[in-house]
Amino acid sequence: MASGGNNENVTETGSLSIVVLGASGDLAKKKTFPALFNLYRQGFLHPDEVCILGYARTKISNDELRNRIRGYLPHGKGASNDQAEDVSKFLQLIKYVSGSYDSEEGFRSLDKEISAHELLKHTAVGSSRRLFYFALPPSVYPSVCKMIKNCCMNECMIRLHRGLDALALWTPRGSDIGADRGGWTRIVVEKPFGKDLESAEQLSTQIGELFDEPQIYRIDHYLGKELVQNLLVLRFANRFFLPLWNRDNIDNVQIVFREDFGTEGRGGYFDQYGIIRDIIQNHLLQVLCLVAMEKPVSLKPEHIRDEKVKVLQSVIPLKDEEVVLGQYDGYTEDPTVPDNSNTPTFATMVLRIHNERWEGVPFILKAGKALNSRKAEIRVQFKDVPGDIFRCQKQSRNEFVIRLQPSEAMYMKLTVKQPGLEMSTIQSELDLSYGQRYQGVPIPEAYERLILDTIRGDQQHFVRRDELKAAWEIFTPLLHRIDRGEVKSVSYKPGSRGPVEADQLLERAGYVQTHGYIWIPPTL
Ligand SMILES: NC(=O)C1=CN([C@@H]2O[C@H](COP(=O)(O)OP(=O)(O)OC[C@H]3O[C@@H](n4cnc5c(N)ncnc54)[C@H](OP(=O)(O)O)[C@@H]3O)[C@@H](O)[C@H]2O)C=CC1
Ligand SMILES: O=C1O[C@H](COP(=O)(O)O)[C@@H](O)[C@H](O)[C@H]1O
Repeated sequence: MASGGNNENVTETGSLSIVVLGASGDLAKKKTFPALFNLYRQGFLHPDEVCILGYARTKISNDELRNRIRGYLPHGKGASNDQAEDVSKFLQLIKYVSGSYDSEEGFRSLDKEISAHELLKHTAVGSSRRLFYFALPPSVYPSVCKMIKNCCMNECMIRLHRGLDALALWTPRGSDIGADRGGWTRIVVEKPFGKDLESAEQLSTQIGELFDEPQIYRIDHYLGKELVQNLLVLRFANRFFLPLWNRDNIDNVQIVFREDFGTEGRGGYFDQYGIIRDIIQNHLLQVLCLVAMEKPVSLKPEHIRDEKVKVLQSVIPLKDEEVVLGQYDGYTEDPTVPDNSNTPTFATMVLRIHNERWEGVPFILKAGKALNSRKAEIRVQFKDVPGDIFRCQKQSRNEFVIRLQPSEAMYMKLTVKQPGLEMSTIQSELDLSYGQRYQGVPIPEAYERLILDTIRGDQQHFVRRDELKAAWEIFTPLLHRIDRGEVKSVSYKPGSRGPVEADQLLERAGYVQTHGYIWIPPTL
């Protein structure tokens, strides 16, 4: 099979074709094309090498696709002339091919476009690079994989066009012959990857029959966020944390995702999945792995992913009394959502990791839509200090908070002496707010970084098949019970903190809220 692997020793040059499948859709216009634009603007996509092809069923012209995308690129009011020029040049790299997802005709046309580009760029045999980004509903993944495998792998067409040696003529599509010359075919697949353990495994098997694991990039955009990428550095490059990061010192860990808007136009999709499949099973669980895993042997993708899998396999089954589900009032008013839907738009649950480091430490995962704020953070709460000698005020607990978004920051909540003549204590913080500390340093978008990784062949920040399986194993029993209506969602008001039962669960799990203190991101 073709190499998708990490070509550490190969300087990759030559044509690069990036195909966005589902180019007419929401993700493509909002995230994929803007990420490609940013890469282009920073010089990671060279105009003399790259072509970008949109593919979908919708019948539109090249210009119609370009105009759809244009509005999502930074070229409006306030953009400089240079930026506007960049936008125009970038859009000219994009072409559109229309076709279905299950017939060869469209994919043959696609292959023709890619091959023409490769020919134009005088691509050396074996060095063409083809990246297929699935901005598509997962239901069509298997047929699309089959079509790519049958019609669009790198290598063969170029050889035929050039009438190269006899070997070339019988080289099967997807053969390994180009691997040592930097050529490859890779696919990037979006979440949700399956709906439960069985469907995910079935999908993995279907795709696995066509592509090798090094060719498959299961994207989870939370792994591309700056502070998520910082987690391993923080944990393993700082002496501070090494002795503290365990059950002896940490009382509980919260990983929280909050959105201050509802399902907004995506109700039909969301209702089939719910908040656990949409956010917790993937984004929050990935973050949990990085918080809880042991130090990997090295930064090689396989070493990191080996450690993540061990964490997932150590999670013990969820207990009903440690799960709270919610649905915001008005959710079912969306015409695409059934009136009697039990789909949770909010969930808080306690995961427990049965290993030497974490036995007894609750990992509280919380995610909700239509809440009172938008943020994502990791909150590590330490145990009480033994033997409190500061009688004047009850000690609050130390917390280490990593704010993923908005306003990336990490801060340590700690107790200090209140400045002044009295010996009293007060909560304060050591604060590393990125906006202040790294002024003028742009933080890349998650998708931008991850797409660059796929081009470079680095799978460190992508989900491996066994990781995915272990993740589904944790949630599938609960999800099936929710689907059967055996576990109910309680209602909560849009714009609130979510169900009060969730706060009660947090308290039962051991979280102690610090009253009268709130961290305010510093302003410049
Ligand atoms: N939108 C987002 O914010 C996020 C999306 N994702 C994931 O990315 C993928 C794409 O998402 P998104 O762009 O929102 O999806 P869309 O619903 O916009 O679908 C993308 C394109 O796929 C085609 N399509 C839609 N439904 C079907 C169908 N039933 N059968 C065949 N083709 C269909 C349509 O193109 P056409 O009809 O022209 O062929 C559509 O333009 C999904 O897996 C989603 O879960 C992940 C994270 C965030
Ligand atoms: O994957 C998804 O993520 C978004 C939230 O992403 P963020 O980077 O803005 O935090 C969420 O709105 C969407 O429902 C979900 O599918």
